[in-house]
Amino acid sequence: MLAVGPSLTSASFPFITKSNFTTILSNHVGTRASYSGEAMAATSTRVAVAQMTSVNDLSANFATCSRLVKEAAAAGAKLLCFPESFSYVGANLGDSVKIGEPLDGPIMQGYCSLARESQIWLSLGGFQEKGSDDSHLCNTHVIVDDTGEVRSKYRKIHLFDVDVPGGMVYKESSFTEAGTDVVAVDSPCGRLGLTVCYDLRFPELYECLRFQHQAQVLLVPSAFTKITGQAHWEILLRARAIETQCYMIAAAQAGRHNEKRESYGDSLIIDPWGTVVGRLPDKLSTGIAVADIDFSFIESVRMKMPVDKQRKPIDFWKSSSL
Ligand SMILES: O=C(O)CNC(=O)[C@H](CS)NC(=O)CCC(=O)C(=O)O
Repeated sequence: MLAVGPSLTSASFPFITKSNFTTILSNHVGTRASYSGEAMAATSTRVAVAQMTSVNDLSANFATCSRLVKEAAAAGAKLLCFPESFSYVGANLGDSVKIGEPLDGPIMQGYCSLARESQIWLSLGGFQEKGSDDSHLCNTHVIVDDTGEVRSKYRKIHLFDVDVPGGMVYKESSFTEAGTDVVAVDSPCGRLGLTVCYDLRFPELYECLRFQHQAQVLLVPSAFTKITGQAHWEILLRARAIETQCYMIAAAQAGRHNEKRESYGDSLIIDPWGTVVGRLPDKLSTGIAVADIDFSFIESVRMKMPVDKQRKPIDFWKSSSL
């Protein structure tokens, strides 16, 4: 299922993988001066975002992920972020429920081994975690550290029950239990805020991750529909980056999974000023892009435009209207 991508390179970033199937594109390089004034202090960490076309074959998807993990580690990334449903996309409604497993089951343990072998943190978004009964899953975003330990898990709060204009009707809640907990976790790439796909349309979750949980990097593993992705994906992601002053890492499923299903690619890494610093275009189905998380840049954006201190509680607006 690998597509040969066009040869996109960035003049400012000379690293290109050996594989002809993968293109790395990044514009965000170089470490800015240390904020605290310490000479040569490392203020940035490299991250990678993966794009893939998962299918209804657990071992084929695992093989693709395994290759991308090695590429990300070779590129010096400390964290690689996979899209929603990285391990499996069913061909028929309900197929994914049949392969649901707990986090200590063999599927997730296989991915933990990849993290351990390549000594890299993994964001494994949209894992089909077995739910509370045999007919339900949780759509779970799992963070695994570089020793292969599960560090954190977030269960998708907003389920995709949507009649896509000009497209299909989705009812994720028919086989998925919604989560309730907001989750952030520390990592070498900063404090990560965990979300999944359709959550992106609910800015209050991202606000909560930034202003109550002190997130610095917001993760949005996704499998957006072609129609909604073309219309909304980049705009929503850049808006979340700008309003939260966080990096966004949005890994996307891309291309055709089966005869019924196609996703909108365009995996993105966006900086806290809203600039796209890493991208995998929709037509490139499988690969990684890398960028540097620059902690001094986060500090500088937040210090110069201190929206955290200037925010007014919603009650203020209610009581003062009219
Ligand atoms: O079912 C699976 O295999 C994995 N889950 C998904 O693909 C989910 C639920 S169906 N998709 C989305 O949330 C798309 C959101 C979207 O496209 C938008 O917000 O516009």
